[in-house]
Amino acid sequence: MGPSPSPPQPPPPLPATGRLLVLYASQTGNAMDAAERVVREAERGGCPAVDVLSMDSFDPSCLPGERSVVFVVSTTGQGDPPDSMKGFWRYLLKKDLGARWLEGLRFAVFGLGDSGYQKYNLPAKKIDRRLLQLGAEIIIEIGLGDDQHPSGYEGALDPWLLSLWESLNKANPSLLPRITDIINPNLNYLGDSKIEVIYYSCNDTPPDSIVSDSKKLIKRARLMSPALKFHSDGEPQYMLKMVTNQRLTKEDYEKDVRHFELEDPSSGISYQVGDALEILPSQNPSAVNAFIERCNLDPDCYITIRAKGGDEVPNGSLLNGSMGRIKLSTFVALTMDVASASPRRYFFEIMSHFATAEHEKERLQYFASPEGRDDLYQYNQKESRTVLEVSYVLTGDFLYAVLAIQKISVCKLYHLYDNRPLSLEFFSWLNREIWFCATFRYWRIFPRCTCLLNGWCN
Ligand SMILES: Cc1cc2nc3c(=O)[nH]c(=O)nc-3n(C[C@H](O)[C@H](O)[C@H](O)COP(=O)(O)O)c2cc1C
Repeated sequence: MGPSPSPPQPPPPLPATGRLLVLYASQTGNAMDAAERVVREAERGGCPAVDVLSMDSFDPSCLPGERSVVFVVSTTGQGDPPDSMKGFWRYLLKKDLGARWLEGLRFAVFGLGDSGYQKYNLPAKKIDRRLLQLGAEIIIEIGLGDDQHPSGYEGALDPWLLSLWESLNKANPSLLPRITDIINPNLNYLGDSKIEVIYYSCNDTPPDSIVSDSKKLIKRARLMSPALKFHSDGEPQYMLKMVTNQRLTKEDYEKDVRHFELEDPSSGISYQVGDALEILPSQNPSAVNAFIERCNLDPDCYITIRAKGGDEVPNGSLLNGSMGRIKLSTFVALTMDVASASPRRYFFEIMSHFATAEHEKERLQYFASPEGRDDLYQYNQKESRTVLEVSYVLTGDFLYAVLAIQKISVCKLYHLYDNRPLSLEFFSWLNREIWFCATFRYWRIFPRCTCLLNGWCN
């Protein structure tokens, strides 16, 4: 909608030789999660250099300089590639790229899709075919993750990854010197964290940490989130004013369907019917606070997140010194989906490290293992448990989560809290108004969690 946002700045190019590059294209976060798992396992296997990038952060003309690339690609719309793959895919289709353009490159593709759709995993199949046409050599057959599998896409990812590591190791044993650590992982070993979270007490907050401009606040939170830094543009393009919020269904009817009208006070917006509007809805503050308190933290305290070694995230941004502080509740509300999405499988693995009760540790390790995968999918995603809800099931103080927050890039344990796309229902000649309709659902979880949760769709 309107002028297209400038793409996130890619990190400086790394020397290609010897590294394993993982390129992903994700619409709602699953492919990113799968790509991060590829990286975690490669690191566990001792891979000397491994990098992960969203496809729109990688210059496709540099592809011939790579040696081993894993593509993780999801499907959206009716067999369409995710937005972040579109530019990359256009480049690969260029006619002047010859049949030897990618000679020397070895690749593997894992697709995420749903066999309930007619065009099942189409972008992954297309990229797999195109890379072959361009002279690249396949490491292993394409893997196809399917939402219809009893364990979701992970049902195919587990065996596919094992054969990927075996094939890579056969061709080049120095790439994975500790491959046995991948095949028989030691779940008691957590690995090194890449980021650290610094907490400041409420009395230790300089006045310049307090930002009242919502646009700046959103930008600050999203720039500080390690998982979002190359995923979105940070600052929203427009701040619209809500002029109508009208309930269309009767008060006593269970479905709360609402009509909204938004207005652009600056008249800078322009759109056409069929364009999509991305909205960043706010999370229920009581759910956010309940989650933080469950972690034994103070929602009003301030934090800074920085890469280990001192650089704040991302490097060289406006986030330095006290400017990089943000209220914990604001950070969680704007970056981590705690109240509507289910935690990642990795969340259970991390929690297992911090569980003190033996039976709980065992249960969490079982969920994180290939044997427990189907049960986890049933318990977690199929029953739509939220991060907050799971936090109440774990016994003790849920202090593990606090430790995990301090030790691990916490955002990767959860779904990102991100923009929701809406298609526009009405076109205003004035181009200043936007109308849309949404249905809301409200529910409570356990007696111990008294807050009302909500979700919505349009
Ligand atoms: C709106 C929407 C459209 C989808 N369309 C397709 C499709 O055409 N073909 C397919 O195989 N999967 C389709 N899927 C399934 C997704 O590819 C699958 O859920 C995947 O795990 C999403 O990964 P992501 O979160 O990385 O985008 C669709 C999912 C959604 C939500």
